[in-house]
Amino acid sequence: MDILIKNATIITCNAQNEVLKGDILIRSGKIARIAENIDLPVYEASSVKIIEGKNLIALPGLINAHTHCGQTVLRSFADDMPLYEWLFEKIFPAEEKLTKEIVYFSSLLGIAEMLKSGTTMFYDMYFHEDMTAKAVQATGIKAVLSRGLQTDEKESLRLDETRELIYNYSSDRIKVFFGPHSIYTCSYELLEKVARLAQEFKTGVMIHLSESENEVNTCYERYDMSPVKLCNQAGLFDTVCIAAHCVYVDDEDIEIMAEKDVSCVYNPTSNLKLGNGFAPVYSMISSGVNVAIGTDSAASNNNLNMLEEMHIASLLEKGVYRLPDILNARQILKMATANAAMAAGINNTGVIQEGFCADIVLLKADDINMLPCYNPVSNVVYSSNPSNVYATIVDGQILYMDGKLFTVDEEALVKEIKSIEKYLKEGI
Ligand SMILES: CSC[C@H]1O[C@@H](n2cnc3c(O)ncnc32)[C@H](O)[C@@H]1O
Ligand SMILES: [Zn+2]
Repeated sequence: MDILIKNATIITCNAQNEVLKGDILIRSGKIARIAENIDLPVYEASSVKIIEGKNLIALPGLINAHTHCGQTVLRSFADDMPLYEWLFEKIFPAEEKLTKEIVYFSSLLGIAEMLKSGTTMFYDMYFHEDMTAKAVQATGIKAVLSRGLQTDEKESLRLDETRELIYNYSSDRIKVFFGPHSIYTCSYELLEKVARLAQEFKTGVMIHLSESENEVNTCYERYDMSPVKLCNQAGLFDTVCIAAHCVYVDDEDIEIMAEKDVSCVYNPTSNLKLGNGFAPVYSMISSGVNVAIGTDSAASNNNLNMLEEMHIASLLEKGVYRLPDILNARQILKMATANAAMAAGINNTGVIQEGFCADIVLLKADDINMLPCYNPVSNVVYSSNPSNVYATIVDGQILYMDGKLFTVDEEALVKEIKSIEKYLKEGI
């Protein structure tokens, strides 16, 4: 059904950073018109859903640019430890127990959480990624998916799975990238191979890059260069490349990333929680690097709430650089919307603009924690929380409204997750 949102405060995230007051007409999944007042002809009025937006803020759907949705069932499974201990001693062994069915329900759980907190698209790397793709199809959210790749005896099997994902699931709502996990789990030869394949399949790459000091030190020991230089040399930057983390990048790395159009995904909570530090985002942006924002997974964050992630992203950089005027609310919101779409080479979402996909979030502007409102963008970034989300709309479909998910049976999902929790508690 087409939708007319009336009298809303519209944060466009367009190039002019316009904030408007007015109406948005959604037709056939696209933003058909934005105007101060849109009157529908009488014969059309009954077939259009009208949403009174007087007390609503409309913004582009948030894009979680780095997560592992299939890992949501490992929320609170391993906390308060450094990355390598967390990953190699706790997470990798636990992941051995995750069946296809578990990854499906885990993905549903993650998607439900994201829809409830205003996310309309997410970029993901995991195994059994076909199950995440099925959960994406079932719920109506959008995603850029990748099968995580590593070097071991199953390396070529995983590449085959990526090809299958591309053939079976690529659509208007799903893009498939190659997902080399990191420079410490992939051989140099695999990185080179992935670079060639991504070009052959005309797609992109997502990788964990320069996340910890350990990663950088071992990279220098093994290859005598930084992880960024290694990826560049392997050809990974000759295609669309999304680099998650980039905590330990120096000026030369940043220069390479800017020149090669490599996008960074800033995951402040995960970086803080795993004790890795903070990414020099302000320096990257000042050098022309495109930066988006991600939550990483519920096993390292421990939530998939992009509203919270935007808030922390802004505060952390201000504090670290001791510059309160950097990464202002407008910039942060752009990172979580337009910049994220740009990172994956997607040019029809991330902005509220005529002709673009109707991927829109409506926030309640009259909730107690959102008042008063001298600046709606500030209130979104610094004050909002998921309880303020009124509706999450993807391609013009209302997937969440007024506390109800329309494509997820929440009660059944809760039951499934509790039984998975029981099984994992017994088995691990
Ligand atoms: C091989 S599928 C993806 C793989 O990545 C793991 N993972 C999740 N978060 C992180 C992180 O912050 N750094 C490195 N690896 C991470 C996840 O557990 C999967 O095994
Ligand atoms: Zn990650």
